[in-house]
Amino acid sequence: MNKKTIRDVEVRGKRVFCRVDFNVPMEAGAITDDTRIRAALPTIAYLIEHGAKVILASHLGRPKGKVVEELRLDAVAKRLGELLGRPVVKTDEAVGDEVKAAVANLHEGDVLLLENVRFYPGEEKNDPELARAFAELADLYVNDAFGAAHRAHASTEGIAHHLPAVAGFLMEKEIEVLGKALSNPDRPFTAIIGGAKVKDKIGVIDNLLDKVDNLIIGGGLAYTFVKALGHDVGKSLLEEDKIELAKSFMEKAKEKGVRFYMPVDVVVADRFANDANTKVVPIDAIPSDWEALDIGPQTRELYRDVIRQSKLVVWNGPMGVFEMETFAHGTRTVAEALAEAADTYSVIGGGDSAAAVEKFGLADKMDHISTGGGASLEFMEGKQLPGVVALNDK
Ligand SMILES: Nc1ncnc2c1ncn2[C@@H]1O[C@H](COP(=O)(O)OP(=O)(O)O)[C@@H](O)[C@H]1O
Ligand SMILES: O=C(OP(=O)(O)O)[C@H](O)COP(=O)(O)O
Repeated sequence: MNKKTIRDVEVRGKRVFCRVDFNVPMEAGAITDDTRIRAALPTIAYLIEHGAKVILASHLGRPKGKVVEELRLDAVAKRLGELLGRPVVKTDEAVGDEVKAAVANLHEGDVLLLENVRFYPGEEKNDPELARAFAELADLYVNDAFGAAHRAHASTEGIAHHLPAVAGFLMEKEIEVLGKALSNPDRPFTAIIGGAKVKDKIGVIDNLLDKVDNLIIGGGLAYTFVKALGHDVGKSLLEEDKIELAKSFMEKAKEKGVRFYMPVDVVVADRFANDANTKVVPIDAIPSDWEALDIGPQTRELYRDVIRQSKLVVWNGPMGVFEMETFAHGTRTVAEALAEAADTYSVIGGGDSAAAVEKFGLADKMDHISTGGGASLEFMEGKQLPGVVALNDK
């Protein structure tokens, strides 16, 4: 990465405004997955050990510029304190007199967490006044919020114009791993694209066709490609207006010599339910009133073989409706194949794929699970991430 990191600057005695992505899933006020908090610990621990006065800032959810009580960061501060094994001071504001006083009280190695920055309308508008107010709290800006790096907001982008601005370790690792995957990949390089968000993933598929040796398609978005091949898809997920684009991708793959893998068989169901009637059918025989909710057994073996032979695999999006056990086999097979393939470097992006890997108990067998869904997709599309662009060059 050509951006400065916290290793390149002196942090001792400095007030450091560190933007993290503590946008964790919550249920009834409790954190259900603290992965994103743990992912920021190396940076926070480094700042503590090197005598910085640490001011952490994050968003949680989408409160749209208003105070939403359930989206306060108190539970996050508590969890962070437990993980660090030291107290974390939490303010009920992110700017203003209460915050200034709390910052003035910080000693070297102390940690303060500001309130949800999205309680302020200026955050998402990247308001220069709010950015300046954040900057006035600190001497140095550190961005470790990879998951929010595709957002040009006051605490992710605007503030970087007012202070020396460097990357944290999580940001550095994400950019390096994803960057290496795209610029200098170990081959064979395979991308597996699944899930349901056809529109969001079209740009990624287009960009990946310039880089990969194998492209595997699964999940709900496969059926737009199946339809493009001229097969009936019954009631399966279909984006009618993307059929022509799907055709053009298959042609591009042929031109580029990319092996394009599609399901050869699928599990169809007579309704969208775990206890639906199901059967396995060849891809050209989906009954008109059934819907395909998972890849079939032959496809699972085919995809497993491709994964085994790959040196690098980037995976985004489940192969079926894995939330229902009946349709989780395809996604589980891909996850297991990645876990077993010792010579294959595996990169997982996207909230649902990461959740699937976690659910199967295979998370620690993956080489890199990105903390950013949207951010990793935009990065793979070749887009510049504003939160990274704004940091100081090396
Ligand atoms: N065949 C399918 N039909 C309908 N939905 C599907 C199918 N396969 C996967 N899905 C759904 O796709 C969702 C995930 O899609 P997406 O958000 O694009 O993935 P990610 O979050 O990993 O990027 C899951 O909730 C899953 O149930
Ligand atoms: O959860 C996030 O994005 P993700 O679900 O795409 O990984 C980030 O915290 C960004 O949140 P946002 O999409 O509300 O800007």
